Amino acid sequence: MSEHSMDPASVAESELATRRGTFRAVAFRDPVDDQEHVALVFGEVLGFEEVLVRAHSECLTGDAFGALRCECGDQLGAALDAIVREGRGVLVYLRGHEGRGIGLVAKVRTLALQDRLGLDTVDSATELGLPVDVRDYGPAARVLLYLGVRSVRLMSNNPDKARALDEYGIKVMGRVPLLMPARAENLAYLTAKRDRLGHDLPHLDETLG
Ligand SMILES: Nc1nc2c(ncn2[C@@H]2O[C@H](COP(=O)(O)OP(=O)(O)OP(=O)(O)O)[C@@H](O)[C@H]2O)c(=O)[nH]1
Repeated sequence: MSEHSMDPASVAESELATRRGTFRAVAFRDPVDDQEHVALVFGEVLGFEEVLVRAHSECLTGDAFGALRCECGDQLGAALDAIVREGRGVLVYLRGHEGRGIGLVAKVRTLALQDRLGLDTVDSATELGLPVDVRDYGPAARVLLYLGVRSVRLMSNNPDKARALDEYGIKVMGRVPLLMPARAENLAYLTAKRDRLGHDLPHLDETLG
């Protein structure tokens, strides 16, 4: 076992029947960030190439409560649907990524500032002296390698995410767009992601020109 590979003693697995189908839930404590994460595995993935994968950053407000100001909740559902349609794939749900790594309280502070001062998702963090993105994709890479997945098609609009996984030894053979329809409530968020964070969101061009 290399210094940063997963220790089987920190992993627990069970079947998880969901309304979409039955996944294998692989919960693990990452040896580096010491956080608990989970990989939802659908179908056989061990040794397969170009497995359909989503590395999903925790967003309690969007994922659990259906908040509309970001598209996180819609992306979570769409990624799981795509994996089930494909018949195989992995969704890694990354804890500690809340607010792009600043945490829930700080994220909610940025949301309040966006509402109060009209700042976007980037400037609201900077205004508070917080980093814009401090996510580490090491835990996603480590659990994928543990599952025997070395090459993936990554469902993401974020080129940095693909590069980060690649640097951790996961071959990203392609990026699969995960484009959610823009809504009035998330238009500002999506626009800032396109214009300031370099996300590929071509469908916005039709909406925004
Ligand atoms: N700091 C901050 N974080 C936010 C805000 N809205 C959503 N988030 C967090 O952003 C993270 C998701 O990152 P995004 O930038 O939306 O998208 P991404 O994961 O980089 O890219 P995709 O793979 O295409 O989804 C989640 O952890 C959310 O909690 C916000 O206004 N401020």
